Amino acid sequence: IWKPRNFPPGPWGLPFVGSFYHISGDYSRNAKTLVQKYGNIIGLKLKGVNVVCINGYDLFKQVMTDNPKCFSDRACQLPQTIIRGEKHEGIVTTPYGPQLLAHRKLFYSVLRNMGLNHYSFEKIIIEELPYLIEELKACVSDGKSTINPCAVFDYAALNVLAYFTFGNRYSYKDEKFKFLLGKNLKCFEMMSKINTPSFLFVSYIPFLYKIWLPHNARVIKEGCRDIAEFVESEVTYHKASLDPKNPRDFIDHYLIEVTSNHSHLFTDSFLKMTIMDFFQAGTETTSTTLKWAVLYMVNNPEVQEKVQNEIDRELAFHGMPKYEDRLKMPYTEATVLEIQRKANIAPIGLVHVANKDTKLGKYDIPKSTYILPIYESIHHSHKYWKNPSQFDPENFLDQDGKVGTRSTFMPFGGGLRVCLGMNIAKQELFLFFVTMLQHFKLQLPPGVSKLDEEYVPGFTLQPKPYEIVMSSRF
Ligand code: HEM
Repeated sequence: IWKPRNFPPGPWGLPFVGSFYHISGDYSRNAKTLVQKYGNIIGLKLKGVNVVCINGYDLFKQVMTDNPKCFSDRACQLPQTIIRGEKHEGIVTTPYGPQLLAHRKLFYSVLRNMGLNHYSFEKIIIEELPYLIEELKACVSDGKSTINPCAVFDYAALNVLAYFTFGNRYSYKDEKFKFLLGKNLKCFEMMSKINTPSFLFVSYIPFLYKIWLPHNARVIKEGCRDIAEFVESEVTYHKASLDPKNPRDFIDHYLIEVTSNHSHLFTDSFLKMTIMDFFQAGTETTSTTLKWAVLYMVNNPEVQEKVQNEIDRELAFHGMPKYEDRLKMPYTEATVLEIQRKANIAPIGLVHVANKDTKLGKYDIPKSTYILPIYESIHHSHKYWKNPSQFDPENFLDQDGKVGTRSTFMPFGGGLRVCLGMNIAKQELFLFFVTMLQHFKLQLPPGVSKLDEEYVPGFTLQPKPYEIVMSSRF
């Protein structure tokens, strides 16, 4: 219960669980209620840990930009132990230090290398586009009047990462691929539902989790074990067929590092967790954004029409888009950014942790305090956007109709832990979105005036399931 001296103000909690019920669940809404009472910086105790929620750009800037090193560790609690085991390996949870930096550097260098050698990353995404179109076409022609095209985005997003990691894409009908995707999405879904009372109980009894777990946590544990086995079989295959002079993909580059001078930083088990991090962090986030894209296009037909006019003008109907096309399609690029702003899919991103005693504003922040950035407080605030509750691509266009940069737009987080896949995700979102609207018209089902824009709260914010009418444009 007890908070440190000069800690930010906030509600008192209950013994053991602290303010758990004040904040967890729908983080954005719950934080909004607390802001009205305590102000933009709120101090809480959650299960014995010091937690500070930050709201508004000034505090984000202090954490992400002014003092990033201080706030660049990660939280490691029982959910992470269930996913990763006791050692908490993998990029997402590793503390800021040589091992994290070496892995981030390797990731970027593989991306660059793929560009220099046989394959640029953009080419991987562009190769996926015909399959995306084919699968969406199958949705149109299966005779139903309304459809839900969302699953296609899960396939496409995972396939791009599979190519980067394993060196090959999968057919959407491949049983192995469906298995990997299914397990991945199930684990992600269950992570949003893990904090049940029985899970709280387990987290207070040391080692109990080794013999018993509640249902949701068990599903995550079993799902992660299955994904890990899948990844392990790929690593074994790569070891057997590795040609160090001709690395094919991320695994090959990693195996070469394992045998290099820095091998203590690169290990087989860290590789396995890192690949699982790519799939967990990079599939659902990208596909959820595209699911919101469909919903906003259906609800805003005038925006859809403007985007399609720009696509038709610049790509002459049949051309495959390239990422550089965004430079001549400012309205389309602004629309993609607006989808990310409005959907705000990662409401608290990933927790940042203070790695030493420090200050935030006038308050003392002890080492190991968790910082929860409430992204809604910048993405949906009247302070930074003209009409934040409306869907309006003009939010990102300057007076000359060009796309301007906005420091209050942070869908990929910030500081030294900014999303590792940001550049991949930006390319995927633009190319998948343009391809979809180039080929298909998205409309409301007959008799429906608007799709529900309310989200389902969770680790990421999902749109409620919907049906639309989708027709081929040519
Ligand atoms: C629209 C898609 C995506 C969104 C909205 C998104 C968002 C985020 C956010 C908010 C964070 C936390 C940043 C912070 O702590 O400040 C993050 C971290 C991360 N993301 Fe993404 N992400 C996306 C796609 C991807 C993709 C495609 C990958 C593929 C590799 C990826 C890999 C990661 C990793 C590994 C981290 C942890 C980085 C670290 O802890 O150092 N993400 N992402």
